Parts: sequence; C-alpha cells; structure tokens
Amino acid sequence: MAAKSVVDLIESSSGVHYSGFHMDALNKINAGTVPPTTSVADHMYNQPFVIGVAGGAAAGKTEVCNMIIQQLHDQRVVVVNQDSFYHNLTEEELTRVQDYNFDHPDAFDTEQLLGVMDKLKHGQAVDIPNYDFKSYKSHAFPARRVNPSDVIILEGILIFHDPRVRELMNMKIFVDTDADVRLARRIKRDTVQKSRDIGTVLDQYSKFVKPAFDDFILPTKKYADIIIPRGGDNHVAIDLIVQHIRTKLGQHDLCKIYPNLYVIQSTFQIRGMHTLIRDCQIKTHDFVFYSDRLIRLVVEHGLGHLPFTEKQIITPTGSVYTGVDFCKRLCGVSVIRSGESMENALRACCKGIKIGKILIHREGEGDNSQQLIYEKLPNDISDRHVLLLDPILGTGNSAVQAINLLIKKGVPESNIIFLNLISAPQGVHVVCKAFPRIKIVTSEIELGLNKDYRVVPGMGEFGDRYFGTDDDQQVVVPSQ
Ligand SMILES: Nc1ncnc2c1ncn2[C@@H]1O[C@H](COP(=O)(O)OP(=O)(O)O)[C@@H](O)[C@H]1O
Ligand SMILES: Nc1ccn([C@@H]2O[C@H](COP(=O)(O)O)[C@@H](O)[C@H]2O)c(=O)n1
Ligand SMILES: [Mg+2]
Repeated sequence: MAAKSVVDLIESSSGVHYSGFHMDALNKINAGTVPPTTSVADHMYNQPFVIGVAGGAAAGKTEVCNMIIQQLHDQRVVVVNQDSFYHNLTEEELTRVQDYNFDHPDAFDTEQLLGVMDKLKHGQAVDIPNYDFKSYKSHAFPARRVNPSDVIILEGILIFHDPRVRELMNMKIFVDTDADVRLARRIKRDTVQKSRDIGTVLDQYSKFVKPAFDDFILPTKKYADIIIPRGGDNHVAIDLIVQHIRTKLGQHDLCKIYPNLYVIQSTFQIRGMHTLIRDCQIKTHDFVFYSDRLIRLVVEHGLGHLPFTEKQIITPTGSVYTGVDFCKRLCGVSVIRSGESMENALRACCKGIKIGKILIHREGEGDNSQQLIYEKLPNDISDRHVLLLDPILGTGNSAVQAINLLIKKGVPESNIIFLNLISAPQGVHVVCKAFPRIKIVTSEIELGLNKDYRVVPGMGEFGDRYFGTDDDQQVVVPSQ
C-alpha cells in the first residue's frame, strides 16, 4: 500500500512539489536495507477529498452530487449515500411500516457507514448495500462495489448528524431548498418512482419528515461550510465548489488539513534545483547558488501573503493604473544559523528590511530538547508582520520555541509567516496544531524524519553545507 501510494503520488504530482525520491529507495526501505523513517507522510498521501452533502429530503442533494461529478469528469469520484445504511426492518416493523420513522438518526447504521469510510480512506474497495425503497431492504439487490477514489461524496439527509462522520469531511455542503419545493418534489418522486399513494406520502411527511427536518436536519446546517440555495439550479455555487475541489486535489494532503500551509507550485526548474541541492556530492558554490534561487522563490511567495492596500498611480501615458501598495510594517527574523542563509533573499526583495535573530541550541538527540540561547529582535516587532526564516522544518520544536518567543513579544500569531525550503510532516503538524493562525510557506514537503530526528530525504545540515563548514561531514550511502 505504501509503495503504491507513493507511486501514485509521483504520477499525480503535476502541480505540487513533493520530495523527490524514486522507487529504488523505496524498494530498499521495503526490503529493510534502508531504515524506515518515522514518517507519517506515507499514510497521509492519497487521502481522498471527502465532501459531505446534507439537506432535507428531495432538496436536490443527488442533483448537486451529479453536477459535481459531471464537472470533475477527470477525477475519480464516488458517492456514498446514507440511504445505503438504513437498518433492515424487522418483520414486525414491516407490518406497520407507516409507523416507522425513516427520518430519525437511529434509522441509520452509522457504525457500518464509518467502517466503510475507514476502508475507503485506507485504500480498500468496499461493497455498499443497494437500498430498496420499495421493499425497505438493503439486501434486495446485489451490493455496489466502490473503489477508493480521489473524491468521496457522502450524501444524505442526516450526514452531518454524527460528529464522527462530520470529522471525515474536508468540505460540508448544505442544500437549502424551500419546504414547499421539497414537498412537491417528494410527492412526485414517491408516487412515480416508489409507487406510493399520495395519502401515504402526505401522512409520512406530516408525521415524520417535517418534524425530523426541524429537529435533526435543519440544526446541522450550522456545520456547513457552504449553503447552496436552489440546489442544482445554482450553477455559480457548483462552479465555485468544483474549483475549490480542484485546487485542493492539486495540493499535498497536509494542505487539505491545514489551510495555512502553502507548498509553492512545482515546476521542473524547482524539482531540478532540489535535485541538485539534495545531492550529497554537490560542491558548496553550487549548493549555495541553487539554494539561493529556491530561497528567493519561497521568499517571494511568502511576501505574497502579506496584506496590501490599493494604490493608484499615473503612468507615463497619463493613464490611471490601479495597483497595490506593499505592506511596509514588516521584518525578518532568522533562526541562527541556517536561517541566516535566507536573509539575502529577503533583503533583495525588501529594501532596508530589519532582520532580527534567534538562536536555539539543539541539545541531545531527543525530539523535545531545544534551548533558547540568544535573541535580538526589533523593538517594535509587535507592530510588524514577521517573516520567520528557517530553511528546514523538522520536528517543529525549534520553530515552536521561536514562534512562542515572537508571540511573547506581542506579535499576533496571524502576523507570522514561516518560510522554509523543506518541511517534514511532523513539524507541520506540530506547528500548525500549536499555532493554527500562522502561515507556513515551503517549497517541498518531505517524507518524514529518521530515527535521529533528521529530515529525510532531506539535504543534511543546511547551515554547514551553505556556509562551507561541512568538510568532515560523513555521507550515509544506502547499502545496495
Ligand atoms: N433543480 C431542480 N429542478 C427541478 N427538479 C429537480 C431539481 N433538483 C432535483 N429535482 C428533482 O427533485 C427530486 C429530488 O431531487 P434529488 O436530487 O433526488 O433530492 P435529494 O437527493 O435531496 O432527495 C428528483 O426527482 C429530481 O429529479
Ligand atoms: N424506505 C424508505 C427509506 C427512506 N425514505 C425517505 O427517504 C428520504 C431520504 O432520502 P433522500 O434521497 O430524500 O435524501 C427520507 O425523508 C425518508 O423519509 C422512505 O420514504 N422510505
Ligand atoms: Mg438523494
């Protein structure tokens, strides 16, 4: 599974920059000749994008799902209907089916639904019951085989009811259609498709459907990220949703979890530069040259996240050009020593920028052993946006120390942009969990950390390689 997901990852990584490595290394890891990493990345990759679609019966949920699928034609999308998980009725319940409440949360086997989702998220195919609305049975028809996909749409009236199901979702949509429209559609659907008589449909509506909508379905609207009025008629909403899904699918899975993590768009130039600086044989001047190029890209991208104000100027043709004015209240803070390698790029982009320093000493090999040794920061740092510079985010411990110091100095969390060349998933988790409002900008997400808490594939001790003090560095060559 791990091998497959990594291959898929490489093949599907058209727009995102993941750590470069190849099957050889993977085979060695699998064969046990290279120690496995402590990476969580392996199971992070290829996580499907899960969309929840809730709303009253006959609101147009299925219609909305079909439109999303249609527009995402080049992605593997599956729909999992909550209807498939209706409990089977006992013989006694079947004899008095008009007294059965199909709109109550207890009518569904949520444990079974969670089991199915767990398998799909772990890359396993599942057989989902095909519910028969006429016989009220989930085994009347053969089950539907559902393969793991890029996008899973979970659809149903009460799909937002259980917090465990909500937790699975990356995006929640509530289809909001007027009650009279829903009732009219329901009457038509139940009489035509389910061969029910209109009296039965109306009785069920007033006895169960409407009260359950008010008591259980409507209260879940608050969990929605997007509320779509008019269902499938709302083409603008569907377009926006599809656009968002496409963006998310093109991103690393960590970006789906942490919206403030930005991995710069991959190009072969970027991948080529990473290939060069990660090579243990590269000469210092080449390492510095290509690191500088990459750092410049990260810095430029980071600056793009600063706030701006609108500004109008007059061009030499006498025309008005409406542009923007850069944010002026900013400063850099480098984490000594490797962070200092990023200062030139920042100075080249921001004339006269103030740059503070933080020195954190890594004591021992443990993942929790950092010590703040030195700091020199601008006095008015609390009024500034801070670009925190460190090329490598590993365990995240020094980053947490540095960010804590900035916050102690009065810098609002949301004013901090942390710039890295490479980031290990562990460090991203630690930093984003501790500081959900800071932004991280990086050029590649790594596989993980090894047993010595070093980033892999990584690029070794960045500071030593950049500043040329790596003469006595041992290169670890994986055994053949
Ligand atoms: N925008 C629409 N205009 C007209 N009829 C619609 C529209 N959306 C859905 N329908 C019809 O209404 C009924 C219920 O829609 P459906 O998408 O199945 O709702 P849900 O899945 O929320 O129960 C279906 O018969 C469908 O064809
Ligand atoms: N045997 C059943 C099972 C469910 N219903 C009704 O279906 C509605 C949910 O389906 P949607 O496609 O509209 O989401 C719900 O309101 C149940 O009352 C039924 O009539 N018979
Ligand atoms: Mg439906």
